[in-house]
Amino acid sequence: MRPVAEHAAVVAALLGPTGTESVALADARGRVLAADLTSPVALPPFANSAMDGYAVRAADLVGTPVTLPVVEDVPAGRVDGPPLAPGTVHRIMTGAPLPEGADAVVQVEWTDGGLPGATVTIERAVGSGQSVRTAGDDVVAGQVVLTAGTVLGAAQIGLAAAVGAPELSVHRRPRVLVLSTGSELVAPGEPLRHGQIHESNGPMLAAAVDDAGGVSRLLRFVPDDVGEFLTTLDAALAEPTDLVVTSGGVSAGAYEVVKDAFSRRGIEFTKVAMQPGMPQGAGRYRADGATGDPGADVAVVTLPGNPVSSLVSFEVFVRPALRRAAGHPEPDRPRVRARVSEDLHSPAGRRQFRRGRLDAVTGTVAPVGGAGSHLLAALAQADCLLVVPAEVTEVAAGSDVEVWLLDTP
Ligand SMILES: Nc1nc2c(c(=O)[nH]1)N[C@H]1C(S)=C(S)[C@@H](COP(=O)(O)OP(=O)(O)OC[C@H]3O[C@@H](n4cnc5c(N)ncnc54)[C@H](O)[C@@H]3O)O[C@H]1N2
Ligand code: MOO
Repeated sequence: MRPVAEHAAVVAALLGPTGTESVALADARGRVLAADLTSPVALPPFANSAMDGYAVRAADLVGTPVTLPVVEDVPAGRVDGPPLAPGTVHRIMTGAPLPEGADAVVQVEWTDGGLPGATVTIERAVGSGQSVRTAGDDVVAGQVVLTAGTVLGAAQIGLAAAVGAPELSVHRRPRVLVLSTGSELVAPGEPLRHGQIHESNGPMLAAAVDDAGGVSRLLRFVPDDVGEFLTTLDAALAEPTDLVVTSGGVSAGAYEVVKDAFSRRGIEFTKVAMQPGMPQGAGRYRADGATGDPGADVAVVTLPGNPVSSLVSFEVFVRPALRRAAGHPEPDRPRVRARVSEDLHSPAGRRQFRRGRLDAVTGTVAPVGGAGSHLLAALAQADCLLVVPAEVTEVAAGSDVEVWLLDTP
């Protein structure tokens, strides 16, 4: 059997970097920045008030209380910049530019609130610089504020907007076609006859693709019919696609549609030393009718049909490959170690991925559900995967195990 790391490398090698594109800030969340972002402006761009109050010369406030004329009103957004003459003050609001000649702001609570055109009595003296935010405090003009490879979240998008960038150069998201196979499948919402089940891998894998930073396109599932499988796939590949992910039809049965369709078409099928997720396939496929352009080849990963096998092998092989292709600085799930709450048994020679729930406070991880790869309800309860190395068959309760943290919505 092929070691997990070796198959992961085979899958990763199928996907090159996706290239870059420009996106509006509104579409940038979760994307990976492709180029350093340099600020053309300082932040703040000008010295401004940190408080609602009065712009003053600190030197005018010796011997408080003092009463001074209030000459101008300077709300935030006033752009004509009236200077401050000695022995006077301007009323000023938070974020308004500090007038030339002023060196401090007295907050309104320390005054009688005198209006422009009248006087104000100031109760407390302030030092030079009090309640003033100086230009360039946060960012100087020409500074790199976000480096290539940064994953864009709320704060990073806010910063990009603040330095005046309406759009950002990001790595393009990989486009992934998801196709499930199985003659037993019916769409959710349709009644089941004996022997039929609702198709669940398609929506699950499409969600996993999007979650990994890809753009999924979910095709309607196909029965165990090689002709129908290839016709459906070839038609869908008329649209640009970076990766095809199939589920089902790859093990040892008499009707293995994916294996039958692909084994002479460039996809290699193999057994990977893991549980669940043993039967796997990967390679490059050229759609029938495609031109001689070598770019017409598309990467293919064929996942096993058992729902838990499908999602676990997506986690192990596809998710990191998609994230790496999209320039993500951390393609893998965060990994920690935790004490397992009960004994585990794992088959010899296969790395086992059990589903678990982690108590981060006590550092304990509890398996949810058994090892069976049909136990989708337990998978839906899990927030992590517990990893038992291939050479280990027994893990005693209380032992340390590796844990991969999954996202919990
Ligand atoms: N003789 C052997 N039998 C099996 C072997 C083996 O080595 N020798 N491997 C087993 C393992 S391990 C796995 S995993 C499965 C993988 O089988 P396939 O990838 O061929 O998947 P199917 O047979 O099509 O389906 C397996 C299982 O999953 C259900 N399924 C399939 N697709 C969906 C879907 N889209 N939504 C929901 N459920 C789905 C399907 O009904 C089956 O119950 O093979 C073992 N057998
Ligand atoms: O590989 Mo299968 O997933 O063990 O059930």
